[in-house]
Amino acid sequence: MSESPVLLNKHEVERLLTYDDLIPRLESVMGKFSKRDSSEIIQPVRSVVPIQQHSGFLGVMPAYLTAEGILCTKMVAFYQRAEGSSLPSTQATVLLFHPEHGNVTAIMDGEAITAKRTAAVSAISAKLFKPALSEVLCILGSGQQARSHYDVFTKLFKFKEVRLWSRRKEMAQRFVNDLQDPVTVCSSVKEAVIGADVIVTATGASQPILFGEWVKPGAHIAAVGACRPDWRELDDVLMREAVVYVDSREGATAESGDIILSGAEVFAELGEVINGSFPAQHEKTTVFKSLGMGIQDAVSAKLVLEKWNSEY
Ligand SMILES: NC(=O)C1=CN([C@@H]2O[C@H](COP(=O)(O)OP(=O)(O)OC[C@H]3O[C@@H](n4cnc5c(N)ncnc54)[C@H](O)[C@@H]3O)[C@@H](O)[C@H]2O)C=CC1
Ligand SMILES: O=C(O)C1=NCCCC1
Repeated sequence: MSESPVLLNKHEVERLLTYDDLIPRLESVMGKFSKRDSSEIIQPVRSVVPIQQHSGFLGVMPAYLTAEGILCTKMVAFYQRAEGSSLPSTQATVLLFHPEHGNVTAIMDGEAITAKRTAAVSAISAKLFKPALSEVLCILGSGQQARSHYDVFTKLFKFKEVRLWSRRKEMAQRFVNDLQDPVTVCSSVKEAVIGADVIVTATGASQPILFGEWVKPGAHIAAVGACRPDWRELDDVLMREAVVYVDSREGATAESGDIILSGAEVFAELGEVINGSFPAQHEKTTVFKSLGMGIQDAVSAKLVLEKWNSEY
């Protein structure tokens, strides 16, 4: 009989998963992924079931990292919520399996993993692609991803000013009231992004909200929302003028409305830059289009379990 799986709730996962541990593991696994060695990493493009009646989707994200012995899947439900809804738009659970025996070894909350690993990957993109002098950070959106991006970007980089825009100003105000350091709440996307060096888009928008004509030449954009083939956050001008990096070429081609509908060319994967096979063109305007990957959840979950095991 196999042992019962370890059960870890959101609070535990949040406590155990630190950016300092997570970032090097994500850099390493994304570099490996971009080598496309199927004896090392197997990660199909996410399967997505539409939940049409409720404007939602259920995504299943399996991954197997052979050398590390990590067999994992995340199940993530994500929704387009009406303005004013208090329900979370993204909820997830992560399962770790014993690769040899097939039993489940851990079941853990996936919301904290999703928030932290997505923000950590965006921070890796900013490390590589942001302009040498980056003084102004702008975040569009005030939800879970906006918060995790604020946390890791202000932890890793020194900005003179941080700006926030949200479609409901009171939500932006609530976000800012929770923080120690000053953040400017802006009334429009244009006001928030003009002159910004680094821009994070973390909204549930399905039409463009960020327009190339407002973006400072050389800025870096980490684009986290619009994860469906017919959803947009960025307009055609921005997509076509920027150098576009992605987490996975297959994922981007299947799921990113910003890439598919603009016809923008993907220059490289983040992992290809980490491996040194493509350059980081940080002197140009750059977009990192993030869709999320099962391997990111897998290394995060393994880290959480290792930390938990070390305490007990
Ligand atoms: N790239 C990745 O790996 C991941 C992407 N996501 C995506 O990131 C986005 C944000 O996710 P969460 O922070 O978890 O959601 P959330 O519900 O916590 O926050 C969503 C934010 O977007 C705003 N928003 C919603 N609809 C909008 C619209 N039409 N125009 C402008 N703003 C709008 C809301 O006011 C809120 O500030 C979603 O699109 C989600 O699907 C989420 C997890 C991982
Ligand atoms: O990678 C993830 O997790 C997600 N990606 C896009 C939409 C929601 C969750």
